Amino acid sequence: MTTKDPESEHPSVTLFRQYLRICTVQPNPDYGGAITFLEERARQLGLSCQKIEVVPGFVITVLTWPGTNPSLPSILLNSHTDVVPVFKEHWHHDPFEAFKDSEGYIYARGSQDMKSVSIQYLEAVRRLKSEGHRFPRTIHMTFVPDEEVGGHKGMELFVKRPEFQALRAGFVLDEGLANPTDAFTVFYSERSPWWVQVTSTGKPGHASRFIEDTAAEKLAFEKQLQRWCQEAGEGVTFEFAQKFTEPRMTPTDDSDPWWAAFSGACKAMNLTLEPEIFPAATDSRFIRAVGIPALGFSPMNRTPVLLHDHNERLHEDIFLRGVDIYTGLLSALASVPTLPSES
Ligand code: MET
Ligand SMILES: [Zn+2]
Ligand SMILES: [Zn+2]
Repeated sequence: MTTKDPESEHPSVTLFRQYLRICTVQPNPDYGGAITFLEERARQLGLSCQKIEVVPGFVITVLTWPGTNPSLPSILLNSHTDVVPVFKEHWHHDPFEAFKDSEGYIYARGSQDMKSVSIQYLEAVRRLKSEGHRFPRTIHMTFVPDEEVGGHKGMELFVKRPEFQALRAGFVLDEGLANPTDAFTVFYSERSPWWVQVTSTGKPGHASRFIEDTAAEKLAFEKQLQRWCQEAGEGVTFEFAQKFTEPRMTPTDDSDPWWAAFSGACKAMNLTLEPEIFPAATDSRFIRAVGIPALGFSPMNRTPVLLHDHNERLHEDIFLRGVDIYTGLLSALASVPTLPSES
């Protein structure tokens, strides 16, 4: 349903645009604004709302819809609340106004990465609840800070907290990427980020170019860095700003009950899935590293990949279709019967 008349705009789209207007842009995100918005959603939906401060000023907000069998591990829907900076001069519209053009494209920082997904989760739960559904498994929605700068004050700490253990997550959905074709991409693993800061003191010299050697083992790469710094002489050091060493893969074979539920629900909705390894890094790496299967999925087909780009935008019809898709996915995932490993 494309709505050109603002008065007839779908309420889920209106809510999405309201959330986009909260300026949670790095490096100084308005996290307070996002939390207030989420608390109001919890109130409207009749969901409990927990706030866990992992570092002063860095709060994880958790909205919970209890299942009929609370002894079963839960479904966790994760999204981050922060967004990356903008170069306003390259935008056709203010990136924090959530301008909608006459065709239905919503321009905003976070429209793909990943405020769309946050609102789709909330709206799918709202719809399922209002239709009177109940599912065996509890559904938690976590809204986390700090993802765009590495997650060190967000998910990385949260997975180590007792409050995270208490959620008893059995399966997690997190962010993916748009796909320009008719298909939807789903991510079952990701690259391990290694961010290196090299400090060279002394007389200024010429910068070295990074040599790309994809065949290199990670350990070999670290030794190479050490050698380069040694060869460069006294006073040259390097430090990892980010070094992830525990990559994991979430199973994507039909014998896995979570994959069977996820892919089965997609098939029932006639969606074509393309499983891939995420080309960057998301908070899913912390979740997989503590042994919980996670899939990265942002339901945006027929959409150019514009995360972190100028003029990031999403069509309202694609956004609304995403709400439908999550209603199907949540119904299936929250109904997965007790697994052998859970009994
Ligand atoms: C290594 S932290 C990842 C930050 C962000 N998700 C990116 O891929 O750019
Ligand atoms: Zn993201
Ligand atoms: Zn991002």
